[in-house]
Amino acid sequence: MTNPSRRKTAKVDTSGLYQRAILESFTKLNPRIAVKNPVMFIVWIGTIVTALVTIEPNLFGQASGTNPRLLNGLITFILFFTVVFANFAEAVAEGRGKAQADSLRATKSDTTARKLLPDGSIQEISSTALRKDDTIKVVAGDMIPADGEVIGGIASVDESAITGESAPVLKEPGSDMASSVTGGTRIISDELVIRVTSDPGKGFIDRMIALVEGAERSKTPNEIALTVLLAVLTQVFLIVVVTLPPIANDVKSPVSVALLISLLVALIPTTIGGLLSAIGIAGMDRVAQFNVVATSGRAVEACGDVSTLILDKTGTITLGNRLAEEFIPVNGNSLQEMASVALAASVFDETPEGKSIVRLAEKLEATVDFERSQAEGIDFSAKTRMSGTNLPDGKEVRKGAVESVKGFVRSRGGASAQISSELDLAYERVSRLGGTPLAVCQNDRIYGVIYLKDIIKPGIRERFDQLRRMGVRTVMLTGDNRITAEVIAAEAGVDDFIAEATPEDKISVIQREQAEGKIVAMTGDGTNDAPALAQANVGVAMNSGTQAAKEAANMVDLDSDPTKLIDLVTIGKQLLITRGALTTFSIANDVAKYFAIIPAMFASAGIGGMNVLFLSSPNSAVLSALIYNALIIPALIPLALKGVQFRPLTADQLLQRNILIYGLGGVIAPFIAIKGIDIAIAAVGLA
Ligand SMILES: Nc1ncnc2c1ncn2[C@@H]1O[C@H](COP(=O)(O)OP(=O)(O)OP(=O)(O)O)[C@@H](O)[C@H]1O
Ligand SMILES: [K+]
Ligand SMILES: [Mg+2]
Repeated sequence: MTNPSRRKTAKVDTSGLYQRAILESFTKLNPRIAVKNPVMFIVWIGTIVTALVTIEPNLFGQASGTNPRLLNGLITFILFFTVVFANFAEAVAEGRGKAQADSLRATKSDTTARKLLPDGSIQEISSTALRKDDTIKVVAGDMIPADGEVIGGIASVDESAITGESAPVLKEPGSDMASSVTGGTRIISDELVIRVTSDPGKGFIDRMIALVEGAERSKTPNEIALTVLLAVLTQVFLIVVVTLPPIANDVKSPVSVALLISLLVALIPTTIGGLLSAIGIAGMDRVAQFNVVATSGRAVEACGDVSTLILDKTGTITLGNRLAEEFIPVNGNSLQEMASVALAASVFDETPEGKSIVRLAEKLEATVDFERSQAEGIDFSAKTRMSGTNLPDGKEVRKGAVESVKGFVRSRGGASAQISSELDLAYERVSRLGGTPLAVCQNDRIYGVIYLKDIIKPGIRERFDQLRRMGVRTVMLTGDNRITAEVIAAEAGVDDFIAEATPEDKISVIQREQAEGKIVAMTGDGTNDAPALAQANVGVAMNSGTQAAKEAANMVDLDSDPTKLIDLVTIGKQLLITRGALTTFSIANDVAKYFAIIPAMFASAGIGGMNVLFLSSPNSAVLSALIYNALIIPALIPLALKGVQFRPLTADQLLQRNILIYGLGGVIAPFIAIKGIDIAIAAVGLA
């Protein structure tokens, strides 16, 4: 697979991005900002010192050479731009986020809210005065002033400001999914009564703005570890360079301070030091381009470490619009009899499954012979795995997972003959097709099996193959029966599956994997997914999901596409690999720079044989190495922002590949480049 492709995103204005970044590159020279990047800060201090010896070449003792001022001046100039280039890399990466924040902020205007008082009257207040648990009313045309849960009314809402999706979304109370609204979206029909769920400045859009602006971009654990490693490496080279002068004096080749600083800057890992934060920011940006909001850089990075992926069956691995395909009557009942019981059991069922059962029954001309207003609907729950209706005459009709219905019939005193081999045959036939069988019963009698047909998403098998090659194990979790689960698992190519799973099973699977040291990712949307989303290392909530799920998760998918988890894992892995590759490249570069500068330093001692690059003059050697060292930073900005070419391989294979490409390339490339710059310098007669 190549880089995950871009999808539609909310419009971001990136004009002026580069001008702003250039400006920022200079404001970031402020020592208080610069000190946060230890490697580049050393370069910045070095620049100041070389500037001093440009002004006063004899500052640290008698200067030698023909024109020390010119050489020191050139070194100062190059070092200064090394720092500016690193700042530019970071500024460009940040700029994309800022542009996105600006377009988000445009949705956040201060509006008037209609607050509903306990006595039922309406008070008009500023939206910024709203508090959590206030009740408000919004009507067609209004901007919804705060995040909330719909508690009354039904209306369509335009959420394009957040999701970029222009189709309006229906909002109504009760149903888990459709009842949450986001401040900044617009109601386009009817009216809603909303209970506010966040204080001003703490809503979803506010969090997104803070996030993309980098206010909350704290360094991730991996980034901190690498920064420490780079700082240690810098210190080692600092010691090496400081101990050089006595040796140089011994061989009667005293070296100038400017040359020592040049050597130090060439050796310390400035390439990765300059690009490190840009790589991290770009990772978050790439997640944002996929229309996913991450609460922290840490969450994005955790995606790269994921070793177990927990996925739902219905709607994630399968298309999820499970529709009634066939009624299979059993126990001597006719198709007509079964259809009317199935219809009776589904008249109150608002799930897609329930509605499709009604449609199929009506196609078979089934009718109900009771007054709906007198009957009571029994909602489906993942715990009971059944739904149905209590009829006015006391009859109880149910439909649901076959095991659950068997249990129900037994509890109503059903004869064991009801649990017939005919029933089991129908159940197995549907399951072997990968379908979901629902048994239908009335009191103590089973009437038949409904075949709910679902199909596996096209291309999902290839994606699981890719994940496997990356060393990620996939586990499918489903409330469905074992046979169906097995059939779908085999067809989709997941590594493992858990059937007849209750919502609680999700959390225990995650805990079990984590106990084995695995990093676990999962998606979810319901309130009952919230604990599992919080427990998982990467929890991705669907934007269509409940507020509780969104709060527990560390990412929210604005498109509500559960398969995006696969893209996120890819983005996270790519982030880690990019960082690893550029670190390898940066350190490998040192070999060439070392061989360019050291011979130049000891030139007067007559050890020119060390000049393996045959550079034209000692001064040109130093300048060439430094110019290469500076230019490589902007040259690698596109790679840092885009990420290195990504292939689904295991960590070991990737390491080998990286060492080969970026390690070997990192040794060879600078030799060629430095030689080229040297020729150019000699040609213009600069040194
Ligand atoms: N509307 C419904 N009425 C009655 N029973 C249902 C209904 N929807 C699903 N079921 C039964 O309950 C079982 C569990 O449903 P649940 O939604 O928990 O899991 P699932 O959709 O099968 O799998 P997944 O967890 O992958 O979404 C289903 O397999 C089915 O047998
Ligand atoms: K360097
Ligand atoms: Mg489900």
